Parts: sequence; structure tokens; C-alpha cells
Amino acid sequence: MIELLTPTEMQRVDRLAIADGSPGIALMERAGAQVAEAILRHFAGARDVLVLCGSGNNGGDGFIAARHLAEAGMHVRVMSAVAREALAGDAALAAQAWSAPLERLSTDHGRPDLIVDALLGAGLRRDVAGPLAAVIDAVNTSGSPVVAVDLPSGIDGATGAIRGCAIQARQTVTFVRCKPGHFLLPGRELCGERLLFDIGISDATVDEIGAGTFANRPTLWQAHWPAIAHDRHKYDRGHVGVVTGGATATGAARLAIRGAFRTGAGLVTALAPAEAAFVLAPALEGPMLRIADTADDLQKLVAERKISAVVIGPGTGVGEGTRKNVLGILATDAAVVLDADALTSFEGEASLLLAALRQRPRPTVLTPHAGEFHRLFRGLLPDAGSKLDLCRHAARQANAVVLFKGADSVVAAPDGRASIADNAPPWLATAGAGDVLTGIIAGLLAQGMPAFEAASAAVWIHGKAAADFGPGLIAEDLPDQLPSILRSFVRPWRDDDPLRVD
Ligand SMILES: NC(=O)C1=CN([C@@H]2O[C@H](COP(=O)(O)OP(=O)(O)OC[C@H]3O[C@@H](n4cnc5c(N)ncnc54)[C@H](OP(=O)(O)O)[C@@H]3O)[C@@H](O)[C@H]2O)[C@@H](O)CC1
Ligand SMILES: Nc1ncnc2c1ncn2[C@@H]1O[C@H](COP(=O)(O)OP(=O)(O)O)[C@@H](O)[C@H]1O
Ligand SMILES: [K+]
Repeated sequence: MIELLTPTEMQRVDRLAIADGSPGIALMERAGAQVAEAILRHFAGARDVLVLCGSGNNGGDGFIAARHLAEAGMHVRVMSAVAREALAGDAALAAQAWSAPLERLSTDHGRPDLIVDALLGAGLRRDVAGPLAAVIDAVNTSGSPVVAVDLPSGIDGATGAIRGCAIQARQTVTFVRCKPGHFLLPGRELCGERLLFDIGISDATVDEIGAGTFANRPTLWQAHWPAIAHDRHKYDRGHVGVVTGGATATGAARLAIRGAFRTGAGLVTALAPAEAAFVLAPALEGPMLRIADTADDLQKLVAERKISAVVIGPGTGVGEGTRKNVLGILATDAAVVLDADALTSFEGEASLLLAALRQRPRPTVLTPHAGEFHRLFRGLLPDAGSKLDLCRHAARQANAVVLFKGADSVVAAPDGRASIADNAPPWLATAGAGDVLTGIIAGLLAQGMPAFEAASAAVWIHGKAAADFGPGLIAEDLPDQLPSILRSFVRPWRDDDPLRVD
């Protein structure tokens, strides 16, 4: 259940299910019944319930839920955006089964124990304005908790954007698969708690759509987790090289080094300018140190030391030196992670970077935060678009996996696949957290994990590490959280131990 379906894809799934013999009204009956079930479970103490129904099928779900709630003994009022005669199709059938009067939609809600928002769902087509916007404002200021059907009204299911104005829900009940708008901000925040229900549409029907957007969950990438065989030596577990800054700027690279080492790379080497050597040497124990003052030095070290993945950018400085080093590293056979200064150094000269990336056959991951993303891709992408759309465009343009960081980190691959994460707690936004992330990605790339899966896995693990640690986290804490998380992905290696006593 990890695919995320846009409203358009969801409509195609609905049509396929209907063509396969599940009538639309049967799907709507199940959807409305699930909404009522969720309310009876989570808001069991509610007595007065107000159901707001729109003019389409989202409203249809609302009529069905209203009937079940009334049958369960709640006092239910229904307000409808249109008169019964103006309803069509399945929504009209659903309204027929609600025999009590329909009130006209208004802002005069009183103070019910619960409001059910069935105004707009997947059919939102334009910005909400006028009387409907007034109703949404009244709901948001009423103080009553809101359960939204499918999506909080006003949230675009494809992008998570607020179209004019939107409902702030306590809980959102959705069906079949979540939508990108449930994961992307601000939509995710307005959903409140998200509940996903089956309404009898099979996985095979969803598979027919060939969705390319996924919730970032271990099931997305676990099958690609690097195996550790008994007979492996450290070189088989990959060698990560991290390019460092000068004497006063080595902290970021050290965070990346620790992230890579903890993720399971067999060797990690700091690739440092000579001036940083005496600062770095006492700060490294397991990781090694090699001096590289030029792009040539870096290229030679990557080849001689059999470095399988390189991180460049954290703390390396913005300018010509970093630009040359990046282009040098991109010409090697190593997998590459470009972050921070490695991206900003190409501001206004993105075509140089893109040209090098397009002819590169090896895995590359770019990890911009919003500022870096817009600086690098300014003028190269459509002016408008969701974080998901922009990230996909960027990955295609760059022929690289792009990780667009933030509270709703998106990873996109040049082939169109994308993942969206929702597990990062707000306290992960702390200086140096992104540096650790680059190390985790490189650690996985070095062990042979494909780039899209490695970047998605790293994002999820990074978010989980921060959530497990809790508030008060600083970037230095993240690497030490990794072992307990990684344990669940590493395949058992002592199953055949004949001396084991359980
Ligand atoms: N299909 C199925 O089998 C199943 C579907 N299910 C349910 O159906 C929902 C999708 O239903 P839907 O496609 O009818 O769209 P919906 O969200 O009700 O909105 C359309 C109406 O809103 C109106 N409208 C649009 N924008 C507006 C605006 N800004 N401001 C004001 N009005 C606006 C638009 O008016 P129009 O543009 O035509 O003027 C039209 O009347 C889905 O979310 C799920 O809950 C479940 O029952 C499971 C089975
Ligand atoms: N509001 C937020 N909630 C959760 N995670 C966030 C939030 N803002 C940023 N992050 C995450 O925090 C990390 C910050 O990385 P970055 O911006 O590169 O910082 P730095 O360069 O200091 O390491 C990224 O992994 C990003 O996804
Ligand atoms: K809704």
C-alpha cells in the first residue's frame, strides 16, 4: 500500500474497478461506512454531528456516513451545497438513502461535537472562493473537531497545496491509497491524523495504473538493502571518500564521515587539503586521511584507493575550487553525492554541472534544501509546480537522483519514480543534520545499493534516527542512533550456528 495516487490516477483506478464489476455506489457505500466506523471508534463520545456535503461524490460519501452515524444513535444534521434534485449519479443515490431533511449549506453551524467535511475531495478543480470559502472559515473557527472525507476540502490531492482556503482537520479518512497531497506540505499538516481504508479495490487493479510515486517506507527499498556475507572483507563493504573543507571548516565533512561509517561502509577516507591535515588527523580514528589539494589529486586518490562513493560539498566552500573538484570527481567511476557548497558553486552556471551529469554513467545523488534547489535550477524548471513535480523535472534534467530536503523530503529518479517522506520530526532541522545524511547515502551507495533506493532509505533512516532520539537532538547524535535502526534491515547472519542455545 505504498503507492501514492494522484486524484487523476485514483479516478482511473475507480473506473477500472467499476468496469471490473464493482458498481460506483457500492464503492461509495463502503467509503461512507468506513468514515462512520472511524468516527464511532475515535469520537465515540460525540452526540451532535454536523455533516457538510458538497455537490459531487465526496458529498455522496458524506450522505452515507450520516446515515450510519444516525443509525448508531448520534444526532446528525446534514447541510448540502445543492438541493437533492441538483445531485447526480452515485451522489444522488447516496442522498436518496438519507431520508431526514437537508439543510442549505451555511456558516451557521452552532457548536456540534464533530463536523464531517465532505465538501470537496478528489474533484477540486479551482481555488475555493465566495460562499464556500466562508463556510470553510466558519468550520475552522468553530472550535469543533473535524473529520475530513478523503482530503480536507481545499487541499489539492496531487500537490498538497491550499487552493484558496482549506479545512484544518483533526482526522482525514481516505480510501484505497493515500494521495501525494496527504504527504506534501501544507496538505499533510491540514490532514491531522491520516487513516487509510480498503473499499474493495484490489491491488491488481491499482497495479494496472503503474503509479510512480511512493510513500517512503522500508517496503520501498528494503529488498535492495546490501547483504553482508560471511566471507566479505572491508573492501567488499565499500569505501567512502569525503572531501573536506580547509583547516577551519572540517566539521561538516566529519559529520558525513561518521554517517557513512555507521551505515556500514567498510572504509572511510577524509580527502583533505594539506592545510587541514593537522586539524583532521587527531579527530579521526577509524577513518583514514589522504591529502588532495587539486581535482587531479582527488581523481588519482579515487582510482588508487578504490573509492566507491564520494561525498563533496559540506564545508568545501563556494567557488571555482569546489567547482573544479566536483567536475573532477564526476569524471571518476565512483558514485557521487553532491550537497551544499558543491551545488551552490554552480549557481548561475548550472549548465556546466548538468552537462557533466548528463554524460555520466555512474550513480549520482544531489541533495539540495529548498534554497540550494532554487539557486541551482533557477530558470531551468517550470515556474510553478509542486515540490514533487519540480523534483521530478530536476532529476530528469540532471540525469541524477535528486533529494529535495525538508519536512516532506522528496526523492526523484530520472526514470520518473519518486518517494515522499513523512517521518522527519521538526527537531531534525538542526545545523549539520544534512551533512550526516550525505554520509548515510554514500555509505549505502558504496555498498552497492541503487541510487534511488539508497537516497530514499537514507532519508527514512535519518528521520527515524531523529524521531528515536527525540527533542534536544544535535547532528552529532544522529550517527549513534543508526545501529539500532540498521539492525532490522541486516539479514540474520548466525542462523546456521550449530552451537546456538536459545
Ligand atoms: N469515484 C468513485 O468511485 C469513488 C469516489 N469517492 C469519493 O468521490 C470523491 C470524488 O468525487 P468527485 O470526482 O465527484 O469530486 P468532488 O471532490 O466531490 O468535487 C466535485 C464537485 O465539486 C465542485 N467543485 C470543484 N472545485 C470546486 C471549488 N473550488 N469550489 C466549489 N466547487 C468546486 C465541482 O463542481 P463543478 O466544477 O462541476 O462546478 C463538483 O460538483 C472522492 O474524493 C471520494 O470522496 C468514494 O466514494 C469512493 C468511490
Ligand atoms: N521542518 C523540518 N522538519 C523535519 N525535518 C526537516 C525540517 N526542515 C529540514 N529538515 C531536515 O533537516 C535536514 C537539514 O539539512 P540541511 O538543510 O542540509 O542542513 P545542514 O546543511 O545544516 O546540514 C534535512 O535532512 C532536512 O530534510
Ligand atoms: K473533504
